[in-house]
Amino acid sequence: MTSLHPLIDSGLTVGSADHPGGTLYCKCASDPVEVTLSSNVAHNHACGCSKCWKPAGALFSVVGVVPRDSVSVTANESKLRVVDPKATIQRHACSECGTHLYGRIEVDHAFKGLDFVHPELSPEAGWQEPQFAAFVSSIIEQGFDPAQIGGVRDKLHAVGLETYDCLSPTLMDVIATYTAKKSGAL
Ligand SMILES: N[C@@H](CCC(=O)N[C@@H](CS)C(=O)NCC(=O)O)C(=O)O
Ligand SMILES: [Zn+2]
Ligand SMILES: [Zn+2]
Repeated sequence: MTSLHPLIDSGLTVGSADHPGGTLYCKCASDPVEVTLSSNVAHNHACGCSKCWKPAGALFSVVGVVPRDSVSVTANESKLRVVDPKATIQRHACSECGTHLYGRIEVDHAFKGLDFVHPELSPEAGWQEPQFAAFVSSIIEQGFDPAQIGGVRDKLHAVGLETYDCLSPTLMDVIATYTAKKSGAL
């Protein structure tokens, strides 16, 4: 079958709970953009949406969050551009190789203060392994054969990832709680 993602295809490698973070690099052979993270990722997951960066040939992105204060651009920041300034998540990508280095929310949102990053861009091992698969049906929007989606869900389940077509129940609860507090319902 087509690659879901290199970190998923042959089973997950469990990370270490006390992983201290590390450095992400874009794919440029020279002068790569470098982003240093001072913590592990949380809520790491596979995302099938059309907006999250995927490595070449993969159907899914693998993306997690870190506190925004843990993120610093440590080299070649001038190469970064925001992919879609209108999106909730401002994805900062390398203008030469297209790799997304970090996504940041600047508007009022339940996840404001957390940056979205792809731990595979770091050579260090030990990052939290993916916890679930989100926006699975979204791969169909990008041209994946709907008749084959059952096989994709089977493969995700086989490596231990629950599949959703939005975010996980935990993260949807966080969003709903934030919305209810804002409206006064809670
Ligand atoms: N089906 C849509 C889903 C897009 C979507 O809602 N993505 C989620 C998961 S990353 C999101 O939170 N997007 C906010 C954003 O992209 O700014 C697509 O594939 O484009
Ligand atoms: Zn680059
Ligand atoms: Zn996504």
